[in-house]
Formats: sequence, structure tokens, C-alpha cells
Amino acid sequence: MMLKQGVQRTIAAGATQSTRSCVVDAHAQTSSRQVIAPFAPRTSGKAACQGSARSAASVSGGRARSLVVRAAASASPFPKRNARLVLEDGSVWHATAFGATGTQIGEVVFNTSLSGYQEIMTDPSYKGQFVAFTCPHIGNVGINPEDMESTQCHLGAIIVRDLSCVVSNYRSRMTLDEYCKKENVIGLANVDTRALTKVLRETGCLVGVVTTDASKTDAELVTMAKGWTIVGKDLLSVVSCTEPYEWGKGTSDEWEFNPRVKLSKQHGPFHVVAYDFGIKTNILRRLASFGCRITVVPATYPASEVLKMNPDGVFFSNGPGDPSAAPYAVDNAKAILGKKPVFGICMGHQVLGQAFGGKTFKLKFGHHGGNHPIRYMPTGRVEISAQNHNFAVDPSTLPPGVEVTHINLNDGTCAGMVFKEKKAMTIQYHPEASPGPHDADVCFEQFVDMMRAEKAAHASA
Ligand SMILES: NC(=O)CC[C@H](N)C(=O)O
Repeated sequence: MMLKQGVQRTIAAGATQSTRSCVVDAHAQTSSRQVIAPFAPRTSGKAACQGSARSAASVSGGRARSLVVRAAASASPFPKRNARLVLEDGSVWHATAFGATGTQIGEVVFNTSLSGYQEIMTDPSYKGQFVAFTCPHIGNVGINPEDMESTQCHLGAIIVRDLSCVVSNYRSRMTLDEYCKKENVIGLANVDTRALTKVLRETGCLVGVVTTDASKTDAELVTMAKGWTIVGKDLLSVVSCTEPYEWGKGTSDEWEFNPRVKLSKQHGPFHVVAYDFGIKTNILRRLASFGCRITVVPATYPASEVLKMNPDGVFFSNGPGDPSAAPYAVDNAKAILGKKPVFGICMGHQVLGQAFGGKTFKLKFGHHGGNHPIRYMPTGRVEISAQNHNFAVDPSTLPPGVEVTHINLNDGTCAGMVFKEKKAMTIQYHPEASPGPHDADVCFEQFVDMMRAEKAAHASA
């Protein structure tokens, strides 16, 4: 059957009956939609993308940046199908490759953020995962050196609907295709990400294999996907720093948005030891902006060594994988709880939840996006949040004394806790945004206030 141009997915031969009937007539896929424009042949590593060849200069911020739109010179009417995403349910998603080549295995999640693909890609929390962007147009602001949330990309692949070839951003220094090559990230373009997202939402997260290797059969790749899971894998020690280091740099004046940082800074500096489970750079910047001097320590750093530094507070960061796969992190949290004020974000929230005595569980497809509503229970205030997590704390397993302070209004899950007696506060989502809204920035001020109160109590004792 000659599939007309368009998006294409099939079912791997030999897949079990229970798999979905994914043979889709691509023509049907495109007949009701715009026909995907022709693509540039893969020439000298240029991204597989669409558009007419022209170049223009855009001058902004005093720096001329050439707007380069590549390709479609001798465009084939059909996009190259030289890569695949094969899911454990047997479905095969044909794509146009960009970035690195090779084969990667991981858990496929969808992220609904409308901006910030660079911050998402460089968040170490995505180690072991592939991110499918529901925002259909990715790559249009290129890649710049300032918006990195870590020193590298930890995710294995990104899956996009339409890879932009127009890079329009005075801060951009390279295209997404060039960055993916540099970071060894496989890019899949021209995938029907809407259909893929519906599969993940209905079935739950699925393990997938991404490959540009045509020699591997679909059935082989399905078997690979079925034999892998992120559950039980300790990825914190994989992404963490190996030695302690100091951090003191806050958000630059050019980008500062919260006038309250000046007020908070007056009471500082507060010395915070931060466990690096895969810490995002903007968490460090926001702690520093609110008056903290931070000593970042590896994920496995002994609590006894942390306490020897006699910090004003201890921070437990975001990080990849299963919170139950790093019992050493929970043990260290238990050893510190009650001795120093603590703040945990995302993985840190889950580690502290277990240290409190609670349990964590895996969500169906997680929360990955920038518009999730959260209610702060003490005041009823609703904030829009940036989220990136696949596990959650089960509030029914928490001991007395632990208060669930934040609820995710999409599904009622626990989004934040306070354990007053232990001077502990946690947030399941990402108050540092990057990307996303800044509604929850107040958490950093609350942590500083908690340290300030503890310091004052000790001074008057
Ligand atoms: N961003 C994070 O810290 C994620 C925490 C954990 N890996 C989860 O998926 O729930």
C-alpha cells in the first residue's frame, strides 16, 4: 500500500494481539490536516526541516544574527523516514531523524509546555526518559548558553511534530539539530505527537526504543522495550556532581522578576547545603537570589559530613528516576530531619516524604508541563505551576504531624507538604520554573524565613 505523504505509524510484526491497532492510513492522517510541506534532503547534517531557502538578517539587541532558513532546494514531496520510535505496546512511529544517530531506550513522557524546550532538555530529571513535545513547533529559538539547567542533556531523545529551521533569537548560538548532535541526543521529527500523546495518556507511560539503525527489526526493538523499566533504577548518583562545590550567583538583574528578593537578602546570607540529585541551575540561582550561600554536595554525601558544616538549612533537589531506588538519600534525609530546616523540591519532596515515613507511587503518565493548577491549602490561593514528575507521595501513608499544604487541582495528588515539628517543607513541582510560571517563587522566601526563624530561636536560647 503506497502510503501518501504524511505521518506514519504501523504495528510491529509479531506484536501481541493486545497491542493497539496502529496501522493508520497516513493519507487519512493528513487529509483533514495541512499537508506536511516538503523537506530538505539531509545534506551536510542539516536538520530535516521545511521552508524555502532564504536568509535574512535580524538585528536586535545590537547584534545582527543571520536568520538562516535552509533547504527544500530539491525537496522530495515525502519526508525522509529514516528513524523510528518503537513502543513496548508494539506500535512503530516512523520519523525523520535529526541530531545524533544510534539507538536509545527510555520511558516516553509528553511535556505540554509551550516554551522552554532547552530548559526541559537540560533538566537532569529527564535522565532515562524521552520527551515528546505536544507544542508542535520546536527549535525556533535555537539554543543559547544562558538557559542551560545543567551542563549537559541527560535525556536520550526528543520527539517533535515539526522541527523549525528558522532560528529567530538574538541569544541563539546554535540550532537544535546542532545541539542534539553535540549532546548525543537523537531527534525524531514529523511524528504525530498528538496521536502519541493520546496513546500515553490512555495507556500510561510506555517504554520505547528510538533508533536510526535500519538493520534492527521492529520486533527486536519491541522486545528491547518490553525488557526495560525505569522503576528501581538509581539515576541520582548517575547525574549528580562527584565533588562538593560552592554556588553564590543569583538571577541577574536583567531577568530578576521578584522585588521581594531584596528584602530577603537583608537577612542573609544563609548557608545552605544542597544535595545534588540532578539539581537544576535555576534552583541554585533562586536560592542565591533570596540570600543563600550554597554548598552543593553529591547525592551520596553522608549526612554526618553535611551536619559538620553546620549549615543554616539543607536542600534536597529534583532528580531522575524512582525515589525508592535511592534508599541512601532517604537515610541521609532521616539523619538530618529535625536537626536543620530542610526544603525539598520534586525528587527532594519524594525523598523527604519517605523520610517522614510515607510511601511514593508511580503516576499513570506523570505531570510534565507549565500550566498545572495548584491550590495552596492554608490560604486557598491557586498558583499555576511548572511540573515534571512521574512519581508522587501517597498522603494516606504519611504520619500524623505531616500536613499536605498543596494539592494538584488536575488530579488531587499531593503537591506539597510541611512537617512543622521537623522544620521541613516540600514541593512536588518546580517553583524555580525554567521553564514555566513564577507563581511558586514564594517557596524560596518561605524556606529563608524558616531558616531565619530557626537562627533567631537559637540566638535567643
Ligand atoms: N523532577 C523531578 O525531580 C522528578 C522526580 C522523580 N524522578 C519523578 O519522576 O517523579
